[in-house]
Amino acid sequence: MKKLKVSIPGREYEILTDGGILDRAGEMVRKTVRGGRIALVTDENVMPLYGDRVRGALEKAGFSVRPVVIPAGETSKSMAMLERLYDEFMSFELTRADAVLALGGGVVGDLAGFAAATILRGVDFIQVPTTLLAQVDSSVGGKVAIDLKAGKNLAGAFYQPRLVLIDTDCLHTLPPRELSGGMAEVIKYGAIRDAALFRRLEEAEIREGLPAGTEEIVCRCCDIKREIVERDERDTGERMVLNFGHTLAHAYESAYNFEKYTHGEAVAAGMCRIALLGEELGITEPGTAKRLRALVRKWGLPDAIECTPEQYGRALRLDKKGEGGSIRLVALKAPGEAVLYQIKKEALLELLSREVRE
Ligand SMILES: NC(=O)c1ccc[n+]([C@@H]2O[C@H](COP(=O)([O-])OP(=O)(O)OC[C@H]3O[C@@H](n4cnc5c(N)ncnc54)[C@H](O)[C@@H]3O)[C@@H](O)[C@H]2O)c1
Ligand SMILES: O=C(O)C(=O)C[C@@H](O)[C@H](O)[C@H](O)COP(=O)(O)O
Ligand SMILES: [Zn+2]
Repeated sequence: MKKLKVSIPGREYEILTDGGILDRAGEMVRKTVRGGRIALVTDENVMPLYGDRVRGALEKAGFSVRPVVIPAGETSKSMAMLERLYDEFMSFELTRADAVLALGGGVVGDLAGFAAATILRGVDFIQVPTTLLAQVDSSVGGKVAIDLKAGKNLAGAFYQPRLVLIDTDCLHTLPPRELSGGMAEVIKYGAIRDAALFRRLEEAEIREGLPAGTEEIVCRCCDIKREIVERDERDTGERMVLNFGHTLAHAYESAYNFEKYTHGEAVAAGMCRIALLGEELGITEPGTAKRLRALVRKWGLPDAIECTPEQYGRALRLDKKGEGGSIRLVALKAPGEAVLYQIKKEALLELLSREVRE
């Protein structure tokens, strides 16, 4: 079992990674939760695959468990689903000694985490991520949120989990498209912080949608995120590099109603567009965009998505890295090194509206 410790003063927690760890969820959770009840939030695809196993493990450790099963997909990150969770938690008579456990992908984690952060002004929260994307990214670092009509992730909190349990065996049931989506965030980690990881992904053989040494790669991504979040939990500076490609990704996701592209696909295209733009601005080492494009294509991800200037403009206005008329653009210096670049939103929009030259 691999163990990482996230050290945020007063809210330290462990990330435990192991194949088959789901069956030991009860004993692990028992060490962190005082109370006797666990609201197990999951989705309709994950429940039949892993719900009973996790429920059984928790019950064996003496917990009373209430499964709350939501529809799969981004539309569940909504105010209506949040209200449903509150109702379920209250009818289960959850108290502050009890906990909410998210079993699923980033949608389940973001929604359940926000519900845990706000019900009774905060109850303990445990992440058990079952998608690659959630294992390498969304289960760590405490960003929890729902989407509003106005856009993506607009109501949320920074609310760290008390424990993260990563069972890499869950990846065996993940559809190929979801594996690719997770790989987009893995590529992001290489691109922003780890040139060796970036090269390793370039050279890796793909077996069943994954690179060799997946568990090690999952842990490396969590460790990169851990280090960044420990230094800037509240996203005021350094943490923004984790948002590489995301301003555009959020534009692409909402331009197609969150239906056509997964988050990971949108991130892949967003990163490629920003790498090209970085080269145009003279920030990014020439050739970087080409390498990034080859890498996302290798993992079956799109390197570009059509979007109108209006849709880009809207995303720039809503982006949390914006301040007045300016925004912090996350660009690459070279593969492995991200920089923040302050730019006027109008100037960025003008650059994005130009035809792409490869
Ligand atoms: N909080 C953060 O830091 C953060 C980081 C990255 C992404 N996100 C958010 O995460 C969301 C995307 O997460 P996602 O890609 O995990 O999507 P998701 O949660 O929608 O899961 C993708 C699909 O896989 C299914 N699934 C999950 N685990 C499975 C398994 N083991 N086997 C078979 N099917 C399985 C789900 O039911 C769903 O249909 C987006 O809303 C994004 O904004 C948040
Ligand atoms: O943890 C972070 O910080 C990230 O930016 C990780 C992103 O991969 C993730 O998609 C996050 O939800 C984006 O958040 P937002 O602040 O742009 O809403
Ligand atoms: Zn993301």
